[in-house]
Amino acid sequence: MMIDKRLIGAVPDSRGHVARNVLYQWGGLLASAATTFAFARLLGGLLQGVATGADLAAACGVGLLAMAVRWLCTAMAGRESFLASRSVKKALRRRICDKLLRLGPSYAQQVSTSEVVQVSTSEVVQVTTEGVEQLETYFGAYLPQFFYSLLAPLTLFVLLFPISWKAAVALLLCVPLIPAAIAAVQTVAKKLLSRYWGQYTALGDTFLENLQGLTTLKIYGADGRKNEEMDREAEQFRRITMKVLSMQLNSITIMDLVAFGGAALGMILAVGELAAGNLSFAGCLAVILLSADFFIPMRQLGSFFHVAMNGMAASGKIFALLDLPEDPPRQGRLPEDDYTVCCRDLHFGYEPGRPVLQGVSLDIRPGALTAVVGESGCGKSTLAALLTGRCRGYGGEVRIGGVELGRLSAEELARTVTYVGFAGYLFSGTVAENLRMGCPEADDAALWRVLERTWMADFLRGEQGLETHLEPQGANFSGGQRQRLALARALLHDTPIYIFDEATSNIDVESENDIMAEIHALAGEKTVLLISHRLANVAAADCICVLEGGRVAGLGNHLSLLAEGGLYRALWAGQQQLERFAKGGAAQ
Ligand SMILES: Nc1ncnc2c1ncn2[C@@H]1O[C@H](COP(=O)(O)OP(=O)(O)OP(=O)(O)O)[C@@H](O)[C@H]1O
Repeated sequence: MMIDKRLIGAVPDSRGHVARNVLYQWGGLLASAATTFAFARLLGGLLQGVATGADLAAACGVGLLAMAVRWLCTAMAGRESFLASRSVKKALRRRICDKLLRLGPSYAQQVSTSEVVQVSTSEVVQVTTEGVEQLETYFGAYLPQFFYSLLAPLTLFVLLFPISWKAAVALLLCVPLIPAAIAAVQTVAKKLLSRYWGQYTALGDTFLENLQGLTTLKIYGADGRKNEEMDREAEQFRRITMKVLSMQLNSITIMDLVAFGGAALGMILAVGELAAGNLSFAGCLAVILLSADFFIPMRQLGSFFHVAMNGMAASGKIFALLDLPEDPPRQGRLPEDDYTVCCRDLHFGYEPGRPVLQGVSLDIRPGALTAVVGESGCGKSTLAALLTGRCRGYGGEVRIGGVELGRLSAEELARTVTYVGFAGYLFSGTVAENLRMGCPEADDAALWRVLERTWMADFLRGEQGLETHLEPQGANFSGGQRQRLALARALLHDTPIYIFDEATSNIDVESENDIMAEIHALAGEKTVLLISHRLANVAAADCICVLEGGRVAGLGNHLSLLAEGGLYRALWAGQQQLERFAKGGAAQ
């Protein structure tokens, strides 16, 4: 019961700490028993008028020594408990992090689509932080207490048996009633705690999401509604928390009744023996003083039990995450000189029965600019996600330099492909720190070179140069400046393949033109895929792939596609009209 072999096996270091913790607690128990016997003997002697000064000195000596031993044992047990907690946190967090790294860039796809676990990405954060914290009690307090609560009554039984076997047997027989009460509660507790934990993480999810989207909620005046929804969720959580607490309190009351009832039974039996003249006063006193100790460890176990159960519920999520299937090691090596990307009959869907890409065939060649266009939702970003390894599990072929993409490890892919999305993430820190994420060994001159190429150098010279401070997500920079910096970082990364996915959407025209010019220049030396909804940006591309509903609806250059008619011409005509209209509006 409540001894999870897998959990213990997951932190092998903890076994030694738990064993030593039990040993120290046991040492403390022996010390208290020694004090009890010494003073019971002294009091017995005093009552009979046979106690001498030497008896008093001996009892005091034993008492003082036992106190010192007990203090030492308690301190050492506390230390072992701390060490066990520390090794648990370290080992489990390391295992979770390693697992996430092994899952690679497609980790988000895997955790959200797995059928066995339904762990959202923010739940992963909760499980890794608070879930592991909860397990700290399991290893630091519950496990040692579990073994100690078995050892302590047996030890006391052995000590009291020669004094009063009746009382000793009665006390020992009553002890298992406490775990029996715990087991009865456990069936209810397990379900309740799993619901409690589910609601707790769901509330955490909602809270985080609403906090992140607070600006949007304020803009649309939807914060009040969300607030009410969160209130409802919080109320549900409060209710289940109360249920858990009352279940815990009730079970504690039951355990107390068993513990005090059992101790009282032992005491009554001892007093009966004394009255019948079968037991000395000292013996009776020893039984009375030690009878509570039979139950205290088990009773203490009962209090840790609920926290440990909480940890066990969290461990379910942790193991579900650790059990996510991993791809076999990928050992494909790319040839040094061929970075052509070939897609053949590529199929992919996020959910079964809902295909997103349906037989896409496309070559993305080095030294030329290839563009993918199409209406919103046609699958452009999905294609980019597949090429960068963020989505796995496609049908058909994707080859880079003749090597199947599925054979490439996440590291190899990261060394080969750089992805620039519509909002490259900038971290709080300096410009130099952010840029060096692309190439840690780049010197200042190299940083300035890419900043020149992305037209950021002049602006930064007016600030603090490479030491200019960035707020989280680059909040103190304009959208255009953020994208230029993201592009500069991507250029520093210097990979043979680049994918730009709407890299210039939502920024000013000047920044858009500068970034587009750089992308076109880059296409002369690298393999570049440009995804853009704005056809004016791709008109000069060497090859344009038009996607429609996940299928290739046209392939060629701007002029040939216009001549062909079809979707491309319709999109082009629509956008030209809109741009003329916008210019006309601006001129008025
Ligand atoms: N993570 C996801 N889970 C489930 N479905 C998704 C996911 N991402 C995209 N889709 C679906 O896949 C389809 C293609 O989306 P995708 O983002 O590739 O389109 P897109 O052409 O890039 O659109 P846009 O131009 O608007 O960015 C859409 O129907 C979308 O709903």
